[in-house]
Amino acid sequence: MRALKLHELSLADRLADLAVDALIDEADLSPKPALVDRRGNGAHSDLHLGLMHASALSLWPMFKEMAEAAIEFGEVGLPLREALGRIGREGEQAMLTTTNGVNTHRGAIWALGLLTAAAALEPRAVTLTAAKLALLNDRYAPQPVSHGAQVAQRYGARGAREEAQLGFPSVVQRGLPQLHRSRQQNAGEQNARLDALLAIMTDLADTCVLYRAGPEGLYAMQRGAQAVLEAGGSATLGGRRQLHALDLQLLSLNASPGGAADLLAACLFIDRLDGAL
Ligand SMILES: CC(C)(COP(=O)(O)OP(=O)(O)OC[C@H]1O[C@@H](n2cnc3c(N)ncnc32)[C@H](O[C@H]2O[C@H](COP(=O)(O)OP(=O)(O)OP(=O)(O)O)[C@@H](O)[C@H]2O)[C@@H]1O)[C@@H](O)C(=O)NCCC(=O)NCCS
Ligand SMILES: Nc1ncnc2[nH]cnc12
Repeated sequence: MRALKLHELSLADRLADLAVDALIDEADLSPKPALVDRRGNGAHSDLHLGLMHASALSLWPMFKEMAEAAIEFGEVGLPLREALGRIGREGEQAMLTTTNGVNTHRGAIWALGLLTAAAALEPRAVTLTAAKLALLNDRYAPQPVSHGAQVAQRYGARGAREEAQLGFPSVVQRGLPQLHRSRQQNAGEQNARLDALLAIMTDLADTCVLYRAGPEGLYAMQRGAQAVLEAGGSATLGGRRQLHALDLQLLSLNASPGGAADLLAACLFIDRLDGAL
């Protein structure tokens, strides 16, 4: 059989590949504090690595459809935003069917969905375009009492919606610069990705952590991530000790930084866009 050449794939195919690759690489990255990885289930009783992979793969048609919608509408506007909302809700259903009802990637559908559509529209201004899409109000979006909505009401925290509306500052200002810095310091690719995750965790209002462990859990996450980076990062012995301590502390608080994990996937996606399109 003739091998498929990369340039024979459509733009939408390639963007969907990049999004799913980013999700699988995020899941595989180890050791992540209190998250599902190659070692185990972290602070989750209903998740495991195989489920994260299956969930990521189930989202491929959704990412492709989002990119196609962006190409078809051709501009940021309510028609595209509402098409993405519909496609995203169908993607959530596909995810829940695959995982038997477990929420593996809701935040990733939101962040990577917007970024995939934005990359199809404006590859040179991806986060800005994603932010413009996120600022539009989808009239058909249901208003469930989500965990994010509950902690927004309780603590006034800004969650996934605001992160996107602000152009993903955790990714642009924290994750990506740290990824590049750690690579330049020859930390090794896996350590550079861990450092990027930690940089995101230093400042994020992760609503998963807030819901499960309150402000005490959020403070432990931010402070602990900072301590790893201050000790030299994941590639150093001192950093590894701090990372191990952070893992144990978050596990004891049942605090899983699922939002930070989604944003690491967003960071890996943006990092790979250059040169891939
Ligand atoms: C606008 C939406 C993002 C909805 O936002 P909202 O905050 O109302 O909803 P949540 O259901 O809480 O989902 C937000 C998910 O985003 C991730 N996240 C958390 N904090 C941040 C942050 N500061 N910045 C960015 N992203 C963040 C996080 O996802 C991960 O955690 C999931 C597990 O969370 P949870 O269900 O709370 O799980 P557990 O604690 O494990 O539950 P229990 O076991 O205790 O029951 C995991 O899936 C990760 O992905 C938040 O969960 C948007 O989602 C929306 O409007 N959706 C509707 C469809 C749509 O329009 N889609 C968009 C198309 S472009
Ligand atoms: N690796 C992971 N573990 C737990 N929740 C997540 N949400 C997204 N990625 C995750």
